[in-house]
Amino acid sequence: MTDTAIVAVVPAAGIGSRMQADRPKQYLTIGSLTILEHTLLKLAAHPAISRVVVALSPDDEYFEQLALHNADWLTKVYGGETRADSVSNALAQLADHEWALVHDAARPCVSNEDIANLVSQIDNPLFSGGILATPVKDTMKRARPGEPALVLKTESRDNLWHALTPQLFKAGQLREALADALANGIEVTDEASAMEYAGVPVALIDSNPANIKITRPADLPVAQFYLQHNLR
Ligand SMILES: Nc1ccn([C@@H]2O[C@H](COP(=O)(O)OP(=O)(O)OP(=O)(O)O)[C@@H](O)[C@H]2O)c(=O)n1
Ligand SMILES: C[C@](O)(CO)[C@H](O)COP(=O)(O)O
Repeated sequence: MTDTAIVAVVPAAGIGSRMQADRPKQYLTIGSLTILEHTLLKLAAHPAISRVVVALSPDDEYFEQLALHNADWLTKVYGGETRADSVSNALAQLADHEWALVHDAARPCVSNEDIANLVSQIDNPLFSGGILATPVKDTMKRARPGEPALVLKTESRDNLWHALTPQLFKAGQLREALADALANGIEVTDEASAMEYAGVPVALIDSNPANIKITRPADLPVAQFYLQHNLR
């Protein structure tokens, strides 16, 4: 296993509008911990990860109440208007040579095994970066614009994957790629989008679909099941 410096970068500055809760979704609790605590503690406990940088909203009024808020392994930065801005702000805390393992705060169910599998790719000299992902299982439909939603066409699901997180790239390369993509108006909904725009090969690492992104209310009981049954 590599002894290269790997720093977890956690964008946690969102408002969770799709969750329609009384607080940003990362501060909803599952069991005895908030979603953010589940995620940060899992990353901090992973032997491959040296430290964690978390991007918080400037308006965040919850983080300081968490027991881990002043942990010595944790660096806090302000997030930005978009997820990509939050990641870029956090990357300022990393040296170019360090590997950035970017992981959504909203994905607490990621398994240690999948993290280890992604990180182990660093030992391959041909590896330039990669993401946890899972092949699409359902038939995929493209809708016509407007309401009611009507099928425009069925998209081929051949070689179609769900991109998950963590996403692992050299911090210097990712910093440059994000700046370049954003400067050119490229839609960046994940780090891989920027690296693809930069022409960097991105490995798809097949991983457990239990690594859901908690987004809507129906996701909470599913995440609770996975976390409480330690399913991976
Ligand atoms: N400006 C932003 C927007 C999102 N995020 C983070 O990026 C992750 C994935 O984003 P998403 O699931 O879309 O979270 P929200 O943006 O909070 O959700 P919504 O789109 O429903 O408002 C989350 O951990 C969120 O906190 C962030 O750090 N900074
Ligand atoms: C990064 C991500 O989780 C990969 O699927 C996803 O793109 C985040 O999207 P969001 O709209 O910011 O939740």
